[in-house]
Amino acid sequence: MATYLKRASEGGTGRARRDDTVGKIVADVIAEIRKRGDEAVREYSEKFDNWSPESFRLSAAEIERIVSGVPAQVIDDILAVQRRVRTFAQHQKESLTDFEVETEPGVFLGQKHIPVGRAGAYVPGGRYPLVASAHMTVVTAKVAGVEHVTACTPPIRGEIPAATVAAMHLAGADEIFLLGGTQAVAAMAVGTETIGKVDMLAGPGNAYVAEAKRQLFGEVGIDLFAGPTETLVVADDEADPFVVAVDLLSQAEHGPDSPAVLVTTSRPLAERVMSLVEEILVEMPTADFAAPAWRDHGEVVVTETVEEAFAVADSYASEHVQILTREPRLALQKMRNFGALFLGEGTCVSYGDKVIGTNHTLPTRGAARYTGGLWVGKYLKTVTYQEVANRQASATLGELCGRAARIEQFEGHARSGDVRAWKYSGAELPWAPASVVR
Ligand SMILES: NC(=O)c1ccc[n+]([C@@H]2O[C@H](COP(=O)([O-])OP(=O)(O)OC[C@H]3O[C@@H](n4cnc5c(N)ncnc54)[C@H](O)[C@@H]3O)[C@@H](O)[C@H]2O)c1
Ligand SMILES: N[C@H](CO)Cc1c[nH]c[nH+]1
Ligand SMILES: [Zn+2]
Repeated sequence: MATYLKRASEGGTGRARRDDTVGKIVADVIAEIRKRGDEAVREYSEKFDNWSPESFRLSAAEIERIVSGVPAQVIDDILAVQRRVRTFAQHQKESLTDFEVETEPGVFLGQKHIPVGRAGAYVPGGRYPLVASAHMTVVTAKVAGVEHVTACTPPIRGEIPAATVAAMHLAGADEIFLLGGTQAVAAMAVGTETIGKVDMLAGPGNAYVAEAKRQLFGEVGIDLFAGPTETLVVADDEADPFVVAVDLLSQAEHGPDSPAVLVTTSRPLAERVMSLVEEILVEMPTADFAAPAWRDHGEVVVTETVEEAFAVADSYASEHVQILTREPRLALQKMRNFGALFLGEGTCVSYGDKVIGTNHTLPTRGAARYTGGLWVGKYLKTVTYQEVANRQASATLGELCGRAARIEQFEGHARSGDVRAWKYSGAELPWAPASVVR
């Protein structure tokens, strides 16, 4: 039986929550941008970000000037990470197979992957510059073969996030706009006079960004619901409580709405982690976010066995699940619901976030029950095609189609089959108009 040593505060679940006021604000912004285009984009950028430059779009010269001001070490590190992200994405792409099969003589069925034409890459950055999100969204789109990538990121307290702009540019973004939140997402989705409409939107963001993508889904494609960060650690009695505490807080620092959950088989470890968290928070520079996140959304659960710990972890369907147990790879067999798994003490969520090469845009708020994170496949449409190059095969299919369609009273569909059976094998065509030569 699982015992909770700490629960999220009232209404909390250890998962990021949906806030209805966010839904209303987002719906209003989308409606206004739909109606008034660029004028409304500018109004909301002024209102939410106090940002109203002459143009939101950076020219080639501005990009060059901004990138040239970024320290050489930062550029080298951006390139080093982008190489890793690109390598992993290329492997993912190779795992997708186009194929064509002859299922019966003369009947050819095929599958192929076509990249979307225009993608919008949202790179978050209201509170801090999420440089790494540029690699995750733009590099991945380009590996998928997307022709045009529009990248948007907000200013940070009125400043241009130079390293993020450099990362977007080096990743291959075709256009860069300094624009954030719902106004960026809505402008890319519906199109304005200056911001071209995209076919799909990708990238993580805060509750406003995630909600805007959710509301616009259908009109544009979206990668997934990737909202406020969540993390969960599964630990046994051999785990190092200091590492557990540090790793929980690494993700709680994203914002006061970022849950961090510990599921452990060891009560002494749980108690030690809880006291270490409090100690670390005293001097943590980002405690203004991490402390309320831990207080309001943190949970600590003690289970009797590791299997039970995996089952409890599965029920959260957390964005990140870190396994600090004797046999971390057991989680690969036992767990179903997670955005990404981090196996053993040698790695951590921060490696996934910043450097290792897997994509950090991951499902939140339970979306890990039905999807994984952003990857090349999200930018690709898996389409099928067919050809019947054998008249007899078409006639046989035509007869079957005629009967199958009439079960459902689809006379028009049935006739498409009838006409082939008639044309290719001389079947009767009682409904044919008199003007057709029989
Ligand atoms: N799930 C994932 O894969 C993943 C990955 C990285 C980051 N994240 C999340 O991204 C988020 C980044 O958040 P952020 O805020 O720094 O940047 P952001 O770019 O997501 O959002 C900033 C924008 O939010 C809008 N905004 C802020 N307050 C508003 C208000 N009251 N009303 C309307 N609009 C408002 C502003 O327009 C601003 O430009 C964090 O929550 C983090 O956890 C998630
Ligand atoms: N943990 C975030 C995903 O929820 C990704 C990230 C980028 N930088 C820091 N963190
Ligand atoms: Zn993070």
